[in-house]
Amino acid sequence: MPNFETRASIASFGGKLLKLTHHSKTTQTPMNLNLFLPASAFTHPSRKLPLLIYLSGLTCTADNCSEKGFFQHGASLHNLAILYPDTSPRGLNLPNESDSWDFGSGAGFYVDAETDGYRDHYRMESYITTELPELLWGEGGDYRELIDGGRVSITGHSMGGHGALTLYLRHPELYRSVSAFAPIANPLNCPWGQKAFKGYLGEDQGKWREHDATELVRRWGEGKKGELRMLVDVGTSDSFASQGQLLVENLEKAVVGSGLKAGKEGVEVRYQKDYDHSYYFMASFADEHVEYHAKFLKE
Ligand SMILES: N[C@@H](CCC(=O)N[C@@H](CS)C(=O)NCC(=O)O)C(=O)O
Repeated sequence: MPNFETRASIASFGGKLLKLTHHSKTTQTPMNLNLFLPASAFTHPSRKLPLLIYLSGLTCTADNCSEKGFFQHGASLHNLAILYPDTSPRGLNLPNESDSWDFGSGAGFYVDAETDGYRDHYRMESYITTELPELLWGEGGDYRELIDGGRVSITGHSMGGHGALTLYLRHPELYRSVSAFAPIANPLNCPWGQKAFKGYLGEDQGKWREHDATELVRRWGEGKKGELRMLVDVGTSDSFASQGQLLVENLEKAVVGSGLKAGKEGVEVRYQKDYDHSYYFMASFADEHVEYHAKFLKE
């Protein structure tokens, strides 16, 4: 029995975008995800592919970026697979789950919740770091012949940028590199992060710090954990940045303060003139991010 049901197989940039569904043991719900396989998965199936995980932002499903992020273009050029997970479990009818767009459905924040009701289902960190790897490329994985689990990198947008940065910083053994588009970079200090962390982790801010990219970068520097492979882009006309929701500048200060190497081989934070928070911004830099990861994934 395969782990996933394939609901659709859509031709895209010479490869196929597979729309998959399964029942997750971690969230105890059905979960949808998309998996892009470049052409070589079909022409040379004995050659294993590196994989880039893309984590989406608030309100998104696995489809937003698959349809308009244009990552499949770069993935075809560099011969990578891309995994697009959903952003939360859905349809549980938990208290406050569907009342607002920045908490609950579509807003799982890539943490394992500890609060009543949520702790049994909203476990997106375990889902992304453990369950999906096991079911896709682990020993019993449906794509174990096609995907090389030793060559995985991670990227994401907004809430997904926070997810990519924190999962990389918390589990550096799993990923070769990280990049982020307009990430929620210091959730401890912004309204989106404070609301989510309170709702999923409770009142203890010590727990929040474990999921804050700026805090984790600072600790990385203090622990001298070595080279960070991190690229961050944010637009200068991003309305959520000007509302203080992203705080990328705090992440940048932590990088500089920690003496972490800047530039192409280390950490790079770029402010892209005139770009906003939307997928117009994402799509404009998707190729550059894929190329950035490809460099490490081909090593
Ligand atoms: N629903 C919010 C916007 C939320 C939003 O911009 N979400 C971003 C991620 S933080 C996104 O990717 N939205 C989906 C899309 O643009 O396709 C609003 O109405 O202001």
